[in-house]
Amino acid sequence: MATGYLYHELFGWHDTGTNAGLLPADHRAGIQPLQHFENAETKRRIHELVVVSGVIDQLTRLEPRKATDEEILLVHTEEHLARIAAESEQPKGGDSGDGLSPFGPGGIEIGRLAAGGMIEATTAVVEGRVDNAYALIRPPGHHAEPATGRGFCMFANLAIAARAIRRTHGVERIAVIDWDVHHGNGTQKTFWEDRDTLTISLHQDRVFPPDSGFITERGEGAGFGYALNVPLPPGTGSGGYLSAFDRVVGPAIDRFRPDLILVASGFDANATDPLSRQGLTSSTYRTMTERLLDLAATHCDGRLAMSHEGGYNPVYVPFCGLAVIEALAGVTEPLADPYEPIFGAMAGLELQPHQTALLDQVVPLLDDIH
Ligand SMILES: O=C(CCC1CCCC1)NO
Ligand SMILES: [Zn+2]
Repeated sequence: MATGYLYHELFGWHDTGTNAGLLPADHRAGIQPLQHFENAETKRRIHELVVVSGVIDQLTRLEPRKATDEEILLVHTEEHLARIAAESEQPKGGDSGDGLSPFGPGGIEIGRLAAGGMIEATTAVVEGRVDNAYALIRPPGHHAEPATGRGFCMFANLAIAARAIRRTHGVERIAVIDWDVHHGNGTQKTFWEDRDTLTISLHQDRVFPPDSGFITERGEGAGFGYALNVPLPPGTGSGGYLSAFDRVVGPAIDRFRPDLILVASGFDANATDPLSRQGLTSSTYRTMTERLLDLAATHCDGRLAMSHEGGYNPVYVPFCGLAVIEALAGVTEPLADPYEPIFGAMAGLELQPHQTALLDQVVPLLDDIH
């Protein structure tokens, strides 16, 4: 199994400042300065664990490049690109659009590298240079909508790669699975009317954005039925996620018969994440990856590419990221996750009746996938 792996030190230099995780430090409001939740640490520590564990030796290293204006405009408006470019010229940089997503001077160049990195990873998979790939990129992308950045995201990295690979390689049916704990609103919005792009988002109900990700959001026009949302209750662990795979993700992909599977891979559904309340451990991320590898083998010669999104506990997220990359590479003796016995022992992580009740509402929607 040849697995492509893309990372660059510049991703660690995307500067989100000291907005105390979300809000600007302000002593009058009692907000103390602290590095932003979306900082380099977690991504850098995933990379270092991939190296120190030795898994790096089983990977095919891919190099990012900067996405062009033309590629970015496959998804985004001219106004959004122009605004990011203008703010990137400011002495202290700017914000991607919602005041929660800062970047430093010249930050657009790192944003281009993230989007271009996912294009390169996807292209390497489609051209068969690797069987599958993981793009460990930053800033993330799945909240970025055509007209604005949002939720720490500057450009819609995965959506741009999907449109780019369709244009350069004629890939038709693309299935996007978003297992980041937050709703993949940007990807959904981009492909809202597109029946050739199936978007499936597994997220914690209304954790962010609070106004999207409902079961009733199904797409529009030709795209109706090709947006699927699974708003899982807070506290959902491996039981709920794997049941969602059994009852929704697998059957939806079987009906859709994709030519390529893309994943918005955030690890913030992990049991220790500061920005959510789910209960996953590395073993579930490994199992979900294995399920997608099987589906990709069945439908599209194993073509599977992943775009890094969220995940904010620098201690534990590296083990979740390593588990996914080990699964992609078919590592036979994976590194034991020393935290699994601790974080996997919590009560309530098996499938719960209220989670089954939620999935019961989503399953009938698959009938509209043809
Ligand atoms: O990880 C993220 C960012 C979520 C935050 C954006 C503002 C509050 C929560 N999205 O996937
Ligand atoms: Zn997230």
